[in-house]
Amino acid sequence: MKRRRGAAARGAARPLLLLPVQAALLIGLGGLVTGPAAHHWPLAVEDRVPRALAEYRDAPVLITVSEWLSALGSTQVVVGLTLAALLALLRLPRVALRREALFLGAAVAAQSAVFVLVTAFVERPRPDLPRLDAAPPTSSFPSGHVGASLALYGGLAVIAALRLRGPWRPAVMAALLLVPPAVGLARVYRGMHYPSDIAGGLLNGAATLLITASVFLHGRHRSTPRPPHGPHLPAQAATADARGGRTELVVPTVLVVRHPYGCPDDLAERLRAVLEGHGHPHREQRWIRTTAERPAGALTEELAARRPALVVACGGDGTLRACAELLAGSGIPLAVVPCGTGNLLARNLGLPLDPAAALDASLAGDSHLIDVGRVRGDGLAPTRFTVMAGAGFDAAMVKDASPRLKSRLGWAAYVLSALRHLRDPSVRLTIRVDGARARRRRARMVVIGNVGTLQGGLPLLPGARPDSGHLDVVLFDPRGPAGWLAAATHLLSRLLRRHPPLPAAAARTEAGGALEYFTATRVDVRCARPQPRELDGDPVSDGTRLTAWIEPGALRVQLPRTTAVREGEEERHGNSPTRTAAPRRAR
Ligand SMILES: Nc1ncnc2c1ncn2[C@@H]1O[C@H](COP(=O)(O)OP(=O)(O)OP(=O)(O)O)[C@@H](O)[C@H]1O
Repeated sequence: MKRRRGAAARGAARPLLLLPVQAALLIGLGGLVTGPAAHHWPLAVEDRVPRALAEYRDAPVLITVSEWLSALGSTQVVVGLTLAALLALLRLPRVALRREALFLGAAVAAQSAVFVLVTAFVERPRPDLPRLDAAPPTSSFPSGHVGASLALYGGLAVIAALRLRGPWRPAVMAALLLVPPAVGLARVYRGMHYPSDIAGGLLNGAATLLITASVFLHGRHRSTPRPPHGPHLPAQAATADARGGRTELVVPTVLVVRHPYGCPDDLAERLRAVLEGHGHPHREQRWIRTTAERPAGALTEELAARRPALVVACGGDGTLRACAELLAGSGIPLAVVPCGTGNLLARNLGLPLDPAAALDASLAGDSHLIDVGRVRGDGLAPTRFTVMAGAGFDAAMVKDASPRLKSRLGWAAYVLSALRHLRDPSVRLTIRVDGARARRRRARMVVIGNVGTLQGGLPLLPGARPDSGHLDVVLFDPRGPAGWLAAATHLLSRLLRRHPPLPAAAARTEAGGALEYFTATRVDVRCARPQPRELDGDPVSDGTRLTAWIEPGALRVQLPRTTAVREGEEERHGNSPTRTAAPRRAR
């Protein structure tokens, strides 16, 4: 496996061999510009341009503006901004931005290496007129300022094109792409370069961007990623189909993760047929079974071997969580097939609850980016969740729901279990929201949600949406029968009257204090004594701490044309101006 990955990495890095070719071409061009072509049009007359621009040096504002623009391409600014951008890209809570950081760092470094090499061979004097900057000892051809600024600002524009959504994207890209030509103009104005030097710098920057993007970004952002075809297939990724004497290489493009109890053989057959109906023939499907120890089966190994066009998860929220853990940040779309007891993610995404219908509708729809929560705590390594993380009453209920009753009664088994825990005592805790001061509270349960609706449409977290960019938190502390009644009445009235989603707010209480809500991008809960804890309906070890944070838009899911996410989009554009995060429709 390691050898295969090493070979794949070497293959992907092969375009870097073009960098010496790029340097050789630029040296050749430099020789042409300073040699045979120097006395021919347009090079023979291009010194008129800096001379003409120099006529306008009596305007102090132009001198200042050109100085600022020129500084944008200077070594100090380019190095400083590149380091700052790398830091930001690496610290953003999406693992996939590491590739973008590698791309940007490599583009700036490679451009500068090629530039240094070229200027060691090419010697072109600067324009013969008074200059506004001290002339560096390097050749006038090509412009280092322009090459460096195209590598940096052009690289950032590429990242913006891949990562930004909404109306800002073209504006940000245009602003970034305008910088290198503006730097070029400033350099000519200041008497530092001829126009052909600027063209050389642009060529150097553009070629470096093309090469580094093909190494570091290729294949990461296609809307329907395809596995590799042809003779470069890793041997193990291909299976031979020797029908009719022909040997044909076949790569599974769809990985189907199946919980064998939630998705038994007859249902698997129906799902297979749905996939075939959507253009994924049997031979392109690879089915993986989950086990108690490996809730995503061999998905890790399969993803390491090849990049599928789609992953289909057939199971409950636990199976989905295990798949989301591996797919977050990858851009690979996940189709959610509800085959569990609670199926809360499917419910909250507005999917049909019949597994075959959900798969059919999802495959006919589009892919969208949704948020994923991440949580850690004492005895709990950082883990992603798509629905909710909780401690206290809900976790005790999940923990004690008998598997036998679950298989017989479905989610009613959770209700029976809940009744047993109604009298569980509350716990003292502190909650810290987005780094603010810790607040002391008592609660029977704390739930941190990426989505907020429970079985039967009960809106536990009425403001939660899977693409809001934040987590919604509720502390549940009904005091006595009156408190329970107030809480139940409040939730039921929300359910029956279908209130519009609540605006994001730092904190608010409802039902006489029985429910306290927060929104946060990061929340830290510490309980005075160990509590049962759960993630997406699966019990995890008891403990005192839960620290959760949001990974906005980290998971690409395949959704039907009309879903909770799409409806929210309409709502936001219509009568719900309070929301801020736009649903991210994947391209
Ligand atoms: N083959 C298997 N045998 C026994 N347990 C399994 C197997 N595969 C997965 N599991 C366990 O099942 C759990 C995940 O179940 P999942 O959440 O998908 O279904 P569920 O519990 O019926 O649904 P829900 O979470 O909606 O109630 C994981 O804890 C995993 O360890």
